[in-house]
Amino acid sequence: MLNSKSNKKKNLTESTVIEKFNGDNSMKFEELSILIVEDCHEELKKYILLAQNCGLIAYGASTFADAKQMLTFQNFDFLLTEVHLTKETQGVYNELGFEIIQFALVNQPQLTVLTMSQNMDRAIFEKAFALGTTHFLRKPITSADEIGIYIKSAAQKKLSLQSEDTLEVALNHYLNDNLYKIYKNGVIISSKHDKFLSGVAKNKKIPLVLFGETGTGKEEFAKILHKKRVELEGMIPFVTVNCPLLDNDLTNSLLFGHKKGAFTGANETTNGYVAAANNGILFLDEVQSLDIPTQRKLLRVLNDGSYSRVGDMRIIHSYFQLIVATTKDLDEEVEAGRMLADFKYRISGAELTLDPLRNRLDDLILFIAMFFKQEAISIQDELLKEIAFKCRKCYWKGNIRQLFRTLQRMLINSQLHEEDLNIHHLQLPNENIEKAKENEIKINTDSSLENTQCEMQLLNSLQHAFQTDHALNDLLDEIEKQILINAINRHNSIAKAHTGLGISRNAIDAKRKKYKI
Ligand SMILES: Nc1ncnc2c1ncn2[C@@H]1O[C@H](COP(=O)(O)OP(=O)(O)OP(=O)(O)O)[C@@H](O)[C@H]1O
Repeated sequence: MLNSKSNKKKNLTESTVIEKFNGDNSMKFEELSILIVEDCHEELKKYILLAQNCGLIAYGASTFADAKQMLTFQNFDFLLTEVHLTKETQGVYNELGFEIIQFALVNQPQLTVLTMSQNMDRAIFEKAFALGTTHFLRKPITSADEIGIYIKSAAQKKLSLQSEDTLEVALNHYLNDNLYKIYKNGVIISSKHDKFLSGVAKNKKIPLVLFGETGTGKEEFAKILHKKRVELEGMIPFVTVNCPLLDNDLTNSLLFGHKKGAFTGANETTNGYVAAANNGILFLDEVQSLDIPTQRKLLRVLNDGSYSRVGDMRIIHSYFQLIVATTKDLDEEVEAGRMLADFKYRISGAELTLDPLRNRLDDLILFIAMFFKQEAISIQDELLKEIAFKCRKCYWKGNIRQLFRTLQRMLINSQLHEEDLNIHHLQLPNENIEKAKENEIKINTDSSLENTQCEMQLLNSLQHAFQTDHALNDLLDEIEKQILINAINRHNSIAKAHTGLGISRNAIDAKRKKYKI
């Protein structure tokens, strides 16, 4: 999945069916472009003209394949797609619009997506918003105003987000001076973390490891590091690799490229992600999912930049800054034999752990305010506070991503009921923070039971030592063993235990081996 815009070709191929209409450019949305996907030719033409009336530069695609091709070769500001498109080969209707949205947002994350359908079924509505749609249009669209209003609203949203200052002013009263930095795409980051990333941007040889639960913003942080490097050096590539999605058979070829003819179906020589990241950033998301042979191959390129394409003996080079993100404790991955110790050592560098949302409930109001700002919806302070208050009760397993989806659903509820937004439209995920805490306490109680047993054992050993003769080394070993077991139980993590005890990873590993812990 290449996110590097510089890799996008600007020219459309001859075979791509497109209809380009020049907008009159007199309105403020000039320069903004839209791709409209609709399989009925008549309707497509109508919508293109309506978009053109809004001053947009409009393109049309009438098939799934054309839409994908256009999204691959050209950047757009907006996408308006029908949900139900005829499948080219079988001639049946399918929810291909959703696939187009997914494809579009992977290739062009900056895109604003609008969806249209005759069917306002709740499931379709929700799915469209969950995938990233900002507006849903009910078909048939009969007047220019109807389409214009939505496109203008989306365009205004986009334009309002293009000013970092406006955002900062709007949210100022929720922010203490200089405690947070807000980026124009809505990403909120503490000034401390922002400075940390600025430091990493200046030291581009240092890898960055981002720890955190799902949805805490690891990918957003990686993108900020890229942005900071672009500010320092000009445009550089940013290549995201979603490691769990690497297909086993094709992993090598996707990462390192292949030579034409290297295997059946290798019709062209390809470069791969590693080459695409040259002089820029390679972001390995969920790095713990890489299998051992791939880790071994990556080790070499991480060591000295050298590697070979599949089916090619020649050594080529790529130099990039590595960012990895993970939800796991990498020491434990090494421990379990799922990660090579050398690989872990090689990818370690600057480290940042992103807190789960439940541990930063005071920031909720900031994220909620930002969400509505991005949606270009102004809500009363009172409602904002009510939402934040209610949200404090939730555990937020999916963190900021889940919070935003919940707020999106709140908007959908108000639209479905055709009511002004109010607190009753907010439906929290069914996970209560109190229950989750009870659970945590239960887990802690389990481990404290084990620790009580440890303490008893320790006291027994000491009593023995005072009452009878024993070899001193044996007694000290017994005491050390109990202390180690206690620390590992208490932290529920070997990495944290060795840090807590002030000894190295190697030292704790040696002692665990010795005492068979
Ligand atoms: N600091 C932030 N400010 C604003 N929005 C954020 C922030 N962090 C995360 N988000 C929102 O949450 C969504 C998920 O964030 P992101 O994909 O970066 O999380 P992640 O930790 O990489 O998750 P995963 O481990 O599942 O890949 C983002 O698309 C964004 O909408």
